[in-house]
Amino acid sequence: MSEPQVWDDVDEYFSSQLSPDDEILLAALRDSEAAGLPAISVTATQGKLLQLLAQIQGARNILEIGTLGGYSTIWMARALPSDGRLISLEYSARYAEVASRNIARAGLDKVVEVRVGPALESLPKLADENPAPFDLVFIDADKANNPHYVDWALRLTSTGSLIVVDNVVRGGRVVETDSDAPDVRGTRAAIELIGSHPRLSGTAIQTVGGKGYDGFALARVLA
Ligand SMILES: C[S@@+](CC[C@H](N)C(=O)[O-])C[C@H]1O[C@@H](n2cnc3c(N)ncnc32)[C@H](O)[C@@H]1O
Repeated sequence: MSEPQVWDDVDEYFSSQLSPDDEILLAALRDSEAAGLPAISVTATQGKLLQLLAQIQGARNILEIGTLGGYSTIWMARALPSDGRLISLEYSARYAEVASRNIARAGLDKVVEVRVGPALESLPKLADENPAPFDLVFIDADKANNPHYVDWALRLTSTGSLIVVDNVVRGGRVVETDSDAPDVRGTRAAIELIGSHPRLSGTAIQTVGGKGYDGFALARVLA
């Protein structure tokens, strides 16, 4: 058995025991695939981790940057109380439509709002609305803009909020100091911002299996 197969099997074992997809989540993945969306959602184990983090935060307000078909959105929104709110920002109107259908089927359309457009245009508009601080921000869009997203997340959160950045390993390329790839540069800049910012305390965890080598950065907002 090759190593990658072992890690896929381990991920499959954990998700089958701890975070099995139900019919709603499976349908979200199925309909996303049928609509031609790329298969780049978080895995079920990662979705469950996001849900647990939202619960640990006692989250009432969640911001997601990068909706795709709404798979991670559903995992997180299920942690919200009935009067909670999740705003998810998505560049593609077509993806947002697929996501909205998946979210409605999950019975979450009262708490989830998908906003279409480049996140760097949606975020200032959102800030102008003076929303309640977000308890959890999940950043999972174009990686080149990760430092800008962390910066916006800081403006839209308060002490004790949690910021999660997905895909920080980049298949190991995150350690390539001289890379000029925008995703690597953006990810490194976000990690370095988290590491150096006086109001952030962060770490990163590497993940393997399901979708290959990857990882999350997590940062708690300090006073
Ligand atoms: C990795 S996918 C999100 C996966 C989703 N969070 C999940 O796990 O189910 C990244 C998404 O970010 C969107 N995206 C890319 N650039 C964006 C931008 N500038 N503003 C908003 N969304 C963007 C893409 O269209 C894509 O749907």
